[in-house]
Order: sequence, then C-alpha cells, then structure tokens
Amino acid sequence: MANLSISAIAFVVVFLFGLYKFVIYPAVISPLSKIPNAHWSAPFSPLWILSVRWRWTENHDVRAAHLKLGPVVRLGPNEISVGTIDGGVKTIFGGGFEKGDWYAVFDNYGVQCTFSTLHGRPHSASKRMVSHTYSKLALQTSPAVTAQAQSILYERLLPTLKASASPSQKPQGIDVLQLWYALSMDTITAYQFGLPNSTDFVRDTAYRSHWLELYLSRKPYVYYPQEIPRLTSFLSKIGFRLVPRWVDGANDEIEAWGLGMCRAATASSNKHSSYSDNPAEEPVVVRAMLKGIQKETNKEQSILSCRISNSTELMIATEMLDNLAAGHETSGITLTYVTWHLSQDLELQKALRAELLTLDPPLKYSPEQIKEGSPLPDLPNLKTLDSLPLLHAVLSETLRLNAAIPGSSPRVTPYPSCNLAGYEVPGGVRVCSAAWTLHRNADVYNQPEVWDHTRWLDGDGKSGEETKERDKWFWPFSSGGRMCIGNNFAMLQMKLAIASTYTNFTSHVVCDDGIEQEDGYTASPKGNKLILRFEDVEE
Ligand code: HEM
Repeated sequence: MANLSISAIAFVVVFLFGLYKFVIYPAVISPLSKIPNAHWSAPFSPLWILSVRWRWTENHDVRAAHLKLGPVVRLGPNEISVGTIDGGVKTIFGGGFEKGDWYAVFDNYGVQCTFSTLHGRPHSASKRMVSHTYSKLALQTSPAVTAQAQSILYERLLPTLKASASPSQKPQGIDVLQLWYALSMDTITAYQFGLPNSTDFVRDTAYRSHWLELYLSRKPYVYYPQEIPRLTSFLSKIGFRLVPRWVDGANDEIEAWGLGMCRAATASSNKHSSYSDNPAEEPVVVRAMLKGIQKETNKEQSILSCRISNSTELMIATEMLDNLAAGHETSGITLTYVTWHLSQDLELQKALRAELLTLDPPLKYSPEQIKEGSPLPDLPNLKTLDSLPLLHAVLSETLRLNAAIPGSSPRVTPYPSCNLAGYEVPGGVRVCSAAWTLHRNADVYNQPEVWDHTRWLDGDGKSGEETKERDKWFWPFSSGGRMCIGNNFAMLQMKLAIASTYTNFTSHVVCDDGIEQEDGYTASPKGNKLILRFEDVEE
C-alpha cells in the first residue's frame, strides 16, 4: 500500500513537472508566450515548423503568419521570426547575435569558413583576410578583374550566345540557368585562382553538367543535419542513415576538385612575385589568403592559430569552396530571373540597349574582332557601368522579387535577453529573418508581387522618404557584420553579363515552365531550367 502511494506520488510529481515544463511554462510563463503563435502548437513543439521546412513551404508559410499576426511570430518553443527592419533586423544583424550550429553544414573539409564560423572574433579575423579583395574600389580598379572579364565575355559568353542565335542552330534556344551558373562559376573561380587554374564551365558543357548534378543532388539531404542534427547523428550511430552514403561521395568529389584548383593557384602564387605582365593569371583571392595567413602566423597570439596549425591548405580550400559555391549559385539564379523578366518586354530591352550604347567603348561583339594573338576588346570604365540607372534598376528589382537567398537566416539571441520589436526575448532563442518576407512588404513596395523596375528609378515622383524606405527594406545580401562578402563582386559580374548580352542580342522566352522559385534558403526555378532564344540585334 505504502509502495503504491510512493509510486503514485512520484507519478503525479513527474506529471506535474512535465505539465509545467512543457505546457504551462512555454505557453503562459515564458516571455515568448507573449509573441503570437504561427501555429497553435508552436509553444509546445517544433513539429509544425519542422514539417513546414520538410515540405519546403517555409518562406510562404512564415510570411503568411507575419501578414496575419504582425512583425514578430513564434515558430516553435524556442524559435521566432522577425519581419521588420527597425527594432528587428537592425538589432539582430547589427551585431551581438551569433550564428548557430545550423551553419555547420557549410563547413568544407571539416574546417570552418567565414560563412560557417559561429563566433564574432574568429569570424572577423577570417573575413578580414579576403574582404578587401571584394571591395567595390578594389574590383573596379583591378587589372585582374578586367583581363579575366575580357576573356570570359569575349571568348566564352558572347561566342556561345552568337552560336545559339545562328539560324542554322535548330531548335533555337538554350538553357540559361545552366549558362548563368557556368558564367558565374568561371568568373568567381578566375578571380580566386587565376584564369589558367579556374573552370571553363561556359564551354565545357559536359563537365559542368556533371558538376552541377553533383552539387544540386545533395540539396534535399541538407534538411537532416541542419534541422534535426541530434536525431540524424543518433540514427546514423545505430546504422540507419538519413543521408545516403553517395552524398558523402559527392561531397568528397567536390572537395577534391576545389582542392586541386587551390593547389594550382598556390603554386602559381609562389612562382610569381607580380602579375603585371599577365593580370588574368593572378589568383587574387588565394594570394590574399596566403598573405593573411602569413600575417596571422607572425602574430604572437592569433584567434585563428588552431585552424592555421591544423592545415593552412585546408583553411584556404574551405574558404574558396564556400565562396565559389555561394557565388555561382546566387548570381546564376539572379541572372536567370533578370533575363526572364527582360525577355518579356522588348521595349525595355530596347531602352536598356540605348543606355548600354552610351558606354565607352560599348560592349559590342563581332566574331571577326577576336583573333588568336590579338588583344581582346577593351572594357568600358567599370565605375560608369556600375552607375547606369536602368541596368541598376532591372537588377535591383530582380534581387527584390526573386532574391536568390530568400529564406530564413537564423541567429541566436544573446544572453541574458534582448528587445525585438517591443518583445523581450530571452537569450539562446533561434531568431530568423527572411528577404522573402521583407521584400514583400506592401507598405514599402506597392503591389509587391509585380516585377516593376521603375521603383528603383529615382525621381519619377518618389519622395525622399519613399526612396529611403525602399532602400532600407532591400535585403538580398543581408546586412551588418555578416553581410555577403561578395555583393560588389556579384553586382559587377552580373552587370557585365547583362550589359554584354543586351548590347548584342535580344532575348525571347522559348519555355519557362517551372520558372516559379523553389521555397527554400536558396531558391532556383522549380523546373531547374529556363530556355531562352537569342537573336542578333538589328543595327
Ligand atoms: C547575387 C549574388 C549573391 C547573393 C544574393 C548573396 C546573398 C548572401 C546572403 C543573403 C548572405 C547572408 C546569409 C546568411 O547570413 O544566412 C550572404 C553571405 C555570404 N556570401 Fe553572398 N550572395 C551573393 C554572391 C556572393 C558571392 C559572389 C560570393 C563570393 C565571394 C559570396 C560569398 C558570401 C560569403 C562568404 C558570405 C558569408 C559572410 C559572413 O558570414 O560574414 N556571395 N550572401
């Protein structure tokens, strides 16, 4: 009898404890309980948001929750989403909110890169090594950038478009998603490793298809280590793999490929004291990292000493692989949507071409100009290219509506607590913001689902306040200390690609089935292709 009552008491105590910890505290007492729930189960269980992510509907569902419930919503017992700039994004991304383990999947070779480094100090030290190579001024004045772009545009992109425009090429039309991925990859790897050690994906279509297949096929499996890491690891230990073995094989192949380019670039850098005679060959970013590592090694105490002593080679390789993966995919997606929007408006193409022809020299191409051994055509001044208003407007509007990374960027709230848009939030809470939601704020972007490049043309009846708000909510590259390191590089590369294309060709949609964006962290067209036809412009 006594035993029974002890068991009964123990049961009641455990039950009451469980009731308090898992129901009453999260739903009523926790400071998060004041935040509206995106789903009724959010205070008690992460299952709703896990299932949303599993179904790839997070961007749409979280935005719908914000529209209904306001700028801050609770997604799970320990997770919230913030969809406002003042008091929200500015606080979270302005500093002090670290990244969490969610970013560990972006390590390569088992080594952290700038993107996947969690904490502030090692992150700053790591970013500092290469960030100066990606500054606007460095890019606009770099002989390497100019020489590499001349070669990639005049020897690869324009001949490819020209060939596709030939009447003998039937059926006409090329998959520009693949082409823009290829161009972006060639451009970023040339800057990192020097032109001779970089990819030639624009022309080497067989290898690029293989590589892209490897790269993209891993995507569906990222969910497991990112969202349910402990379960994934536990199941793997007892012999049940959620991530198939071939994914490891694909990762190994991509890593070996990246390491090969790093080794070639390092050997080139060690051999040359200067590249003034052959600027296209300069491995600008690898060279900057080699110098940065040397500087860190000379310090008495470096925050990166652990990484350096493990392997400087892998430290460079992880950074380069991350940059080229980030760079080719995002710019490739953006260029695909730019050319899709332009292809639907021949008048806009005409206006853009008129603007492009003001460049000196314009980016005109004729195959006869390109002769073995003769210099390639000069590029226009890159600062002038950057300041063309219509080109900038077309690109900005695409980055708004079709952000290549529209998904949630998670951070962890600092201890003991912080205030987000009026709510007191304890430390250790996962907090997300997403360009998908911010870029669709109808108070800032009238008819937000409509692609309208004129929102970015200044003057045009817009008040200073409207322009300020428009720019404030524009978040394709994130903001603050962890903002995209490659934004200037991406803008320049994309502007060169669009300018050289539309100076010489008009584009037309052949097949845009599946053009809607995936609902994910990065978001390519669902159909994984866009077929456009190019025609020579009529002089
Ligand atoms: C259209 C092109 C691009 C877009 C839309 C884009 C977007 C972004 C966004 C949204 C982030 C923050 C993500 C987060 O915190 O979760 C980011 C970070 C980053 N991006 Fe980009 N990116 C682009 C091109 C590039 C290129 C060309 C590079 C190559 C250098 C690059 C390298 C990086 C790196 C290293 C970070 C991490 C920065 C840090 O943690 O401090 N990105 N990018």
